[in-house]
Amino acid sequence: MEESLGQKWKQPEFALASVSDLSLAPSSSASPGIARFNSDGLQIHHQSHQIPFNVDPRTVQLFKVSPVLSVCLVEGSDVGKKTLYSRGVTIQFRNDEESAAFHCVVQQWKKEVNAQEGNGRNGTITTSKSKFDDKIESSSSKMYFHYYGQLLHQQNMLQDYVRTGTYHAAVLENRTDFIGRVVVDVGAGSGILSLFAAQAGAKHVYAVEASEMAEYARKLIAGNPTLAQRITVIKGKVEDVELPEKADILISEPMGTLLVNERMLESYVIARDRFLVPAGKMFPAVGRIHMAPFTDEYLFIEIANKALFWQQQNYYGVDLTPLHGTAFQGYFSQPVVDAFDPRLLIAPSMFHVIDFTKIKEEELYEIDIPLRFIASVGTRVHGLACWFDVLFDGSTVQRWLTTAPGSPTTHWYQLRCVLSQPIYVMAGQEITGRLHLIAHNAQSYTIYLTLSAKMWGPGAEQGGILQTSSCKLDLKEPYYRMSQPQAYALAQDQQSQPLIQTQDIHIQSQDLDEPEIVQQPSLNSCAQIDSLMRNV
Ligand SMILES: C[S@@+](CC[C@H](N)C(=O)[O-])C[C@H]1O[C@@H](n2cnc3c(N)ncnc32)[C@H](O)[C@@H]1O
Repeated sequence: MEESLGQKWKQPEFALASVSDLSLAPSSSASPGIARFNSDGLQIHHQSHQIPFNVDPRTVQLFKVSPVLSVCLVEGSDVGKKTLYSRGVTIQFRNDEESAAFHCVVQQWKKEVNAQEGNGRNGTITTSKSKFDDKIESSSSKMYFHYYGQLLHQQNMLQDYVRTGTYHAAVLENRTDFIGRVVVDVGAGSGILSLFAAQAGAKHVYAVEASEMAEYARKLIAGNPTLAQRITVIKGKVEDVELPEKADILISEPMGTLLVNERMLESYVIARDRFLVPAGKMFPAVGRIHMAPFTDEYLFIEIANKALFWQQQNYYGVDLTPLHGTAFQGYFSQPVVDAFDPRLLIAPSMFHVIDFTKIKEEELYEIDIPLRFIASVGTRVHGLACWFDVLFDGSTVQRWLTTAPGSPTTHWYQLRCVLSQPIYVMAGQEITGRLHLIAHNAQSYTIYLTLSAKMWGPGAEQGGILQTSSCKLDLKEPYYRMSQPQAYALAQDQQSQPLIQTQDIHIQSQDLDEPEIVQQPSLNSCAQIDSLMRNV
């Protein structure tokens, strides 16, 4: 079979026992014919017709009706979900071997034409339902890409100078990773990271962007002509597009609140598996979620007070109290996004590592983090504070982008999960627990948090748990708290030194350097307000 196919492909001509045009009466049109492949496509000659049947590889559909009989249809237009065919012929082969060879040649020919069309650095898009559509609700992704399709939201990210400045520094300080290399920008947005990669000497950058922002990216890139010839913008999801070549390096900004919100890390990992050469680089390569218990009496009272409305027994003559409990729990199910004073942390932080170069996409569906802290002060613990950083593991310079409290503020701020039942601890007491994140199809996570304070003093050796408090939160529905960091030291019972970064407990042994921060002006307040909406 292989040999006869090879021979046929070199001299692609098939004598046909009979051909009949489906648009004519069968008895009048059936006659012997020839199928010929040439540079213009496939022509099926019909002895009784002067005009051959011309077939375009992109639109032809070939169906086998019996071992020697096939139907060849040419697609016309689409009406609704139905495809209409503009013309068709039935082909009778002389034997089943020739029939099989013809089918193989047509398949091969279609494949080659598709590959050639993708070769012009344009990329192609598959039309089948993608992995993205399988796991994400369409209403969520529609809103998500609508949001990112607007220039004001891209501007907001560009105006986060800590973020964009760190990317710029990380790329340009590591030119050796980019010079002469093929780069894929995963979720290119305005195209800014593609432009940075081109500035650093990339041979070619494929900027893949699913939202309407792809058009603006084209415009922005075209307006920078010295870089534009080395950048191709491809509109589509990284899960769907085909690229004409493999990438030596991926660049992306896929981080959401708590690192994982938006579930774009999964797209980054899919892009790695689809496009990156073995041992290719990823910018960033690693992310860490940092966590520490905090005390914040003001925040707790603020949230609890929101539900006071429902304690009215005479609201226009109506008793609202039956809904107080539900409203109270509802407010505590919202993680709080704001910039807080690191002195609110009551124990050294710990972190959980996500290695983008190694993690499997499915491992991001459920993230389970055991917690263990030693309280530095005696106080009420109101919950768990979280932030993240990512590492640009360049060959020349390693650089961290951090969103830690006390560091220059980014548009991600920090995140706090507040317990509706605070727990009490003494200095030196162990706090254990679990942070369990479960992905949902609205591009976010349900957060399950449990914190426990172990027995202290007499009886501790029995290891009994004194108090446990749990909460369930939706990362998709945060409470954006628009306050500035406040001086809490006097008002609240805690130590005065920040407890972050340098005292991390390493729960996974990783040889990672500590954050190095680009000092840039922090966000202006308008950008801050707008940026909070990034958590779509
Ligand atoms: C956080 S923005 C970053 C934009 C730009 N890279 C930057 O740094 O300014 C993420 C971008 O990725 C795009 N995006 C998210 N998921 C995607 C996917 N699966 N395929 C293609 N683009 C995606 C979004 O539309 C958005 O523009």
